[in-house]
Amino acid sequence: MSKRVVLLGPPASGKGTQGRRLAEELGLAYLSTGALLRSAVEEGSELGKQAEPILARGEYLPDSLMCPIMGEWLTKQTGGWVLDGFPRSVPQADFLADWLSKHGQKLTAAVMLEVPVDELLVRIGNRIECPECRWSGRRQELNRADRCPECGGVTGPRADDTPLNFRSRLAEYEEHTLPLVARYESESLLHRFDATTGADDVGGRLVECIRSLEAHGQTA
Ligand SMILES: Nc1ncnc2c1ncn2[C@@H]1O[C@H](COP(=O)(O)OP(=O)(O)O)[C@@H](O)[C@H]1O
Repeated sequence: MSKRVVLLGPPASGKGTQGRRLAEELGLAYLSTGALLRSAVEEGSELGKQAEPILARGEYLPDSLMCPIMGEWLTKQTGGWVLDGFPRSVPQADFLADWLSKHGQKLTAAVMLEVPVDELLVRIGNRIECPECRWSGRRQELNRADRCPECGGVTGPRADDTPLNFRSRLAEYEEHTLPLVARYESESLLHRFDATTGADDVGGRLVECIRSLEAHGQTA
C-alpha cells in the first residue's frame, strides 16, 4: 500500500534530512517545496520572480500560488510520497485533504519534528545546501574538498539562513503551520518526534514508525 506522509516542524528541524531518508528507505517520492522554490529563483522562472522577494523577507508564499503547484506535482505521482514543506497553513491542509479525497487516497501520517528554538538557531548557522542537487546538511558532512557529498557540487549557506530571516520564518510557522498539529492530532494522524537526538537516531525511529503503520494496515 502506498504511504503518504507530510512533515511538520519549524525551520531547521530536520525535515529535509529526514524526509529524504524516509523516502529513500520506503521507496517513496520526496518533495521539498522550499528547494523547489529556491531552484525556481535561481532559474529566474515566473514562479521564481514571484517567490524571490517573499523568500528574502522570510514570509510564506500565498496559498493561491502554492496549491496549484502542489496539485500539479501530486497529479504526476504514481505511488506514495513524503512532503516536506506542504501543507504549511490551514487552507493548504484543506486543499490537500480535498485533493486526496477526490482521488480516493488517504494520508498515512503527519510527522512533527520537535526541536527547541535555541537548538534551531545553532543549526541555521551550520546549515549548507547544494544548489546543484539541493542536498542539504551540516558543514561537517561535506567531503574533503568541501564539495557536496551527493553530487560534488559547490555548496554554500542558504540566503535565507540568517538569524533575522529565521525569526521571520519561525513567526510564520507559529502563526500558520502550528494550527495543523492540533488538526492532524484530532484526526489521529499525528506522530511527534523528539528531533534533537541526532539524525541517525531520529531517522531510525521515524522509518520504523511509518513502516509499522503499514504493517498494521493503517494506510490506504
Ligand atoms: N507550502 C508553502 N507555503 C508557502 N511558502 C512556502 C511553502 N513551502 C516553502 N515555502 C517558502 O519557502 C521557504 C523555505 O522553505 P524550506 O526550505 O522548507 O525551509 P525551512 O523549513 O528551513 O523554513 C519558506 O520560508 C517559505 O517562504
